[in-house]
Amino acid sequence: MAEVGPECIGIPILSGCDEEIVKAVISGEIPSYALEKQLGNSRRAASIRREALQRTTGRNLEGLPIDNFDYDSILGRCCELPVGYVQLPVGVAGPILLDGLEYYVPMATTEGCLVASTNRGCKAITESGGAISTVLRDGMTRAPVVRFETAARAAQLKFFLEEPANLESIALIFNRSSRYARLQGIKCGLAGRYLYMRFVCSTGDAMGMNMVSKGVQNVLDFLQDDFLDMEVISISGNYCTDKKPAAVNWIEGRGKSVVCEATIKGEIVKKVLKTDVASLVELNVVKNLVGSAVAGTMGGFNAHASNIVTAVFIATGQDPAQNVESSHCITMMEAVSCGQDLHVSVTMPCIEVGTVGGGTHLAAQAACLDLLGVKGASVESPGANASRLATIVAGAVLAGELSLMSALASGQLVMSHMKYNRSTKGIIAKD
Ligand SMILES: CC(C)(COP(=O)([O-])OP(=O)([O-])OC[C@H]1O[C@@H](n2cnc3c(N)ncnc32)[C@H](O)[C@@H]1OP(=O)([O-])[O-])[C@@H](O)C(=O)NCCC(=O)NCCSC(=O)C[C@@](C)(O)CC(=O)[O-]
Ligand SMILES: NC(=O)C1=CN([C@@H]2O[C@H](COP(=O)(O)OP(=O)(O)OC[C@H]3O[C@@H](n4cnc5c(N)ncnc54)[C@H](OP(=O)(O)O)[C@@H]3O)[C@@H](O)[C@H]2O)C=CC1
Repeated sequence: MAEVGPECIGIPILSGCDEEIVKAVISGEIPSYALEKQLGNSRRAASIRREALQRTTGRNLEGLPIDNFDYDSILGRCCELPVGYVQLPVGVAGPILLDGLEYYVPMATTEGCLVASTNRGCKAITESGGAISTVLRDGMTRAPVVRFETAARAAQLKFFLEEPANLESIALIFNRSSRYARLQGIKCGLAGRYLYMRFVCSTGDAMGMNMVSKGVQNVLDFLQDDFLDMEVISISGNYCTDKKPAAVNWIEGRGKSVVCEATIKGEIVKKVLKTDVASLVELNVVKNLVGSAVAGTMGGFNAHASNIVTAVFIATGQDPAQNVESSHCITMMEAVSCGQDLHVSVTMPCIEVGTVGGGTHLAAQAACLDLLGVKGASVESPGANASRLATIVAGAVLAGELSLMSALASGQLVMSHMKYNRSTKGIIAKD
């Protein structure tokens, strides 16, 4: 029988062999989530939990790897109740010449053809002299919802928050919660007795959701001293808006708002992309602008920004659920130089990335950040690495847009996916 042994830093250590502890987990005597603390060994805890799971379900987890992973690195940071990890292939697209520097972009995906396509776009951009990016805004958001007895009272708090002097004192409270989070402003939305306060702040090299939430909590505690009748309903009232499509993000931005552009020479459009400028311009209007309008899109005026955003997010340890708003993008294509060349741009108002926090410290993800030269906190100035990562995401999206749109314009899409996305032999099918 598993027994509780001597205490180690206040935590009772379980004694007993693995078999005894597995049985104790199955019977409910030991909660599965407590294994790490009670064993003081996170690898062993994962293995015991996995065995208990296999026996409880009668399912075999043989295909799910458990070895060669640092379970301490996720403890209290990235994942609870681990029983193994999922492997994903990481491909590399590039080099892409962006703002005068060459990048090789890591992409974690199981969609065959995606990396090849992005790679082709990178080639077209680089051979045309490169892309240029501009960060337009940088602010992470959190919007709590509070309730008052009357709508008039809710409006009073709105007006209070809109007074510059009050915002200054609130910023002092907010900024105390972090060395890097700095309050920029508060945008209020009101619905009857309910007030939604969208706090916007810079977050250095972190994506910032924990930081901004911590600062907002402090401000709510402070406000309650003056607004005794304010009832906090939730620290998140969905006006933030995190991990859901929303017009407020599309219009106001969230995280980094980036525009990235390039002029692709007509001969490169023909040679590398196998199409022509006029066809791309026409397709962009008909598909990405009109087609998306007919579909009633929210931020989806593009071909497949989410493909690239998600693959880069997973490779670099970002929160993959934030691909929702991070993929908001409008792709523009216009003929320039008397119709000879193509000006292409992607405008992405909500790229939510960090180079510290979340999964960025994990060995594989940190290696991918290092490949891009943006691992960890920036030594030049806080936030420089995260901003650079956001521009790289936008650059890679620009490449992806160029290549997929070209494949669609030339009728190449299905054929290319049959070749790279459906091989059953583990080798690339001939045709
Ligand atoms: C597959 C290609 C690139 C072939 O394109 P191609 O022009 O026939 O290829 P190529 O052999 O002439 O090579 C041109 C360049 O492409 C790259 N390239 C070429 N092959 C590879 C490869 N194996 N691995 C890496 N890079 C590759 C490479 O840069 C190469 O230059 P090189 O280095 O030879 O001088 C093209 O047909 C293509 O881009 N197809 C589009 C595929 C795509 O974008 N899929 C994305 C997913 S679609 C989806 O999920 C979303 C969707 C479609 O539903 C959204 C919507 O509704 O629109
Ligand atoms: N709480 C929530 O509501 C949500 C949380 N998440 C999760 O939040 C996590 C990300 O939160 P996030 O706040 O980004 O990260 P962390 O919670 O890891 O906070 C960042 C930490 O890094 C420190 N830091 C050191 N150097 C820097 C630097 N140069 N720039 C910025 N920070 C630095 C910060 O210091 P300091 O302590 O001084 O601030 C802080 O302690 C992810 O796991 C994500 O999945 C996602 C959505 C919602």
